[in-house]
Amino acid sequence: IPPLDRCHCNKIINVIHFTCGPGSGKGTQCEKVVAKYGFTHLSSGDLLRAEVSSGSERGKQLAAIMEKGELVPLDTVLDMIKEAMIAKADTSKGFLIDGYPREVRQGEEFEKKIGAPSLLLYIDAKAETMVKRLMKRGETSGRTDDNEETIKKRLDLYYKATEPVIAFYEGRGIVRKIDSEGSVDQVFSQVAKAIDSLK
Ligand SMILES: Nc1ncnc2c1ncn2[C@@H]1O[C@H](COP(=O)(O)OP(=O)(O)OP(=O)(O)O)[C@@H](O)[C@H]1O
Ligand SMILES: Nc1nc2c(ncn2[C@H]2C[C@H](O)[C@@H](COP(=O)(O)OP(=O)(O)O)O2)c(=O)[nH]1
Ligand SMILES: [Mg+2]
Repeated sequence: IPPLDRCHCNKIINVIHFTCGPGSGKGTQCEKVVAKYGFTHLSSGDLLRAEVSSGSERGKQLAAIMEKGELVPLDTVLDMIKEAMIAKADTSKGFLIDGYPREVRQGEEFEKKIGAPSLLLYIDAKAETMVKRLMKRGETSGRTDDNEETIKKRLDLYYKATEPVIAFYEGRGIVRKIDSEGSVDQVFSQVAKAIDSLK
């Protein structure tokens, strides 16, 4: 992967990280953000699942990690995001990056290799709500990690590794906390307000 040169960096405006727990509704909200603002949506989980589906050797290694609900190596996911950003850098109005950073070190590396985010959206959901939604999604999602045991591990890891990311960016004043307990549209109106505050 070539380095993102200055020219690319200047064009990468509006990097929005979407960092919250599994099942909090990121994917659902991202679709609505794309429809309204035309940003490029990149989901680290979707990029990784695409690699798994390709049947590559790397995909097989990733599948084993994801099935257990653990984090894949930092460089693998950052390379995938960077590659996807470079492909869209000339035409994108902004990037909405869902599921990343998942640990403070990922955020630090992203800034070193790509740039600083302008906003971090955080949907605050109760553990009970997340579990309930994921169990329900598991009835039809076909995802190997939407089962009771792996959901528990994903939640534990979220509290241990990902919540500190929010505190890290709170120090910079770019975190917008969103309450998840309403309807999809109520959640979206808070998301839209946060994005509009960037203008
Ligand atoms: N930034 C990341 N760093 C490391 N591993 C990741 C990252 N993003 C995704 N993964 C891997 O992919 C799996 C699925 O991620 P994904 O973001 O799709 O699920 P999630 O956070 O549990 O939330 P949801 O499916 O509810 O959006 C994770 O459990 C992890 O193994
Ligand atoms: N009741 C309710 N359910 C919601 C809301 N947003 C998403 N959901 C549902 C849809 C999915 O089945 C499940 C998880 O949503 P998702 O968008 O896949 O979440 P995420 O795992 O990408 O964060 O919860 C929401 O705002 N309210
Ligand atoms: Mg998702």
